[in-house]
Amino acid sequence: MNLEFKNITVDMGQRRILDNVSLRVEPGTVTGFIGPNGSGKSTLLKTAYRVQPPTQGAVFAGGKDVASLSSVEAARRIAVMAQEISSDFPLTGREVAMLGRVPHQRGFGADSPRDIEIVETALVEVGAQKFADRTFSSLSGGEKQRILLARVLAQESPVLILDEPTNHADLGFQHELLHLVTARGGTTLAALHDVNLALAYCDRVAVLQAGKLVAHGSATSVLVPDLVDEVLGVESVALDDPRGGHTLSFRRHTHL
Ligand SMILES: Nc1ncnc2c1ncn2[C@@H]1O[C@H](COP(=O)(O)OP(=O)(O)OP(=O)(O)O)[C@@H](O)[C@H]1O
Repeated sequence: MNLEFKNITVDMGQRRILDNVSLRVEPGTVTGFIGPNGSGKSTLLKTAYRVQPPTQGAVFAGGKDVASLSSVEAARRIAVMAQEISSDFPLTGREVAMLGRVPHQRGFGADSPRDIEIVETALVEVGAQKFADRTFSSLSGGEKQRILLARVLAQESPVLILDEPTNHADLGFQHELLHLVTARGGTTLAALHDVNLALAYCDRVAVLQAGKLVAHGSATSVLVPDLVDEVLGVESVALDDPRGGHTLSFRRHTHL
């Protein structure tokens, strides 16, 4: 399923947070959103999952304006792993993962054998079985993230939105997580700070700066030293990766 941001402008009070951003994400591709703190990445993603209605413009998922969808229809199209994690659930990890099945259930019926099987498979896939029966609030940041990943995988939505998914993840889990979400073959949008993770896992990269889309293209064509220096203010050199593409090696900051 494709996702299209059409002329998205978001104003908050007197401030323009996003300025006429248009971007089409093709089905089955992985797009990384890169940009400095406060550049508008989360706000743009929020317009797609309807937490932030745009002041102007619209977001289309599979050709349908997301604003016109019921919440169940929206959740069947788009799954979200958001940045802020509320820990106040009086639920176990397994029960939080099961919330991913809610858009597929009718009324408040019991979980079907299929729902249970999908959630168990997701918990195994993300390596969360060992702590799935503990209360969610007692889990570490990384453990919570594994449960939330199981939840979005169990949701089986064609579009997956991840807002800084690697926040609490150790190095191994950062790669495991991005491998899991990209290998599922869906349409994936992820706000990332780590440029080398974007180079490793994203087909496309969109760069935001002060609410404007300043670059969009293949990850290797966009994430080059000049752009990274201009937008993120860090010098780097591109090193050929023998497995294809390149990585960026950052220099120690010398201006301080
Ligand atoms: N509810 C809000 N009220 C006022 N300003 C807001 C609100 N939400 C976001 N902003 C502002 O909008 C701008 C963009 O924020 P956003 O969270 O989209 O940036 P970001 O690129 O995701 O940043 P980060 O990398 O720090 O997570 C910031 O200046 C932020 O302070």
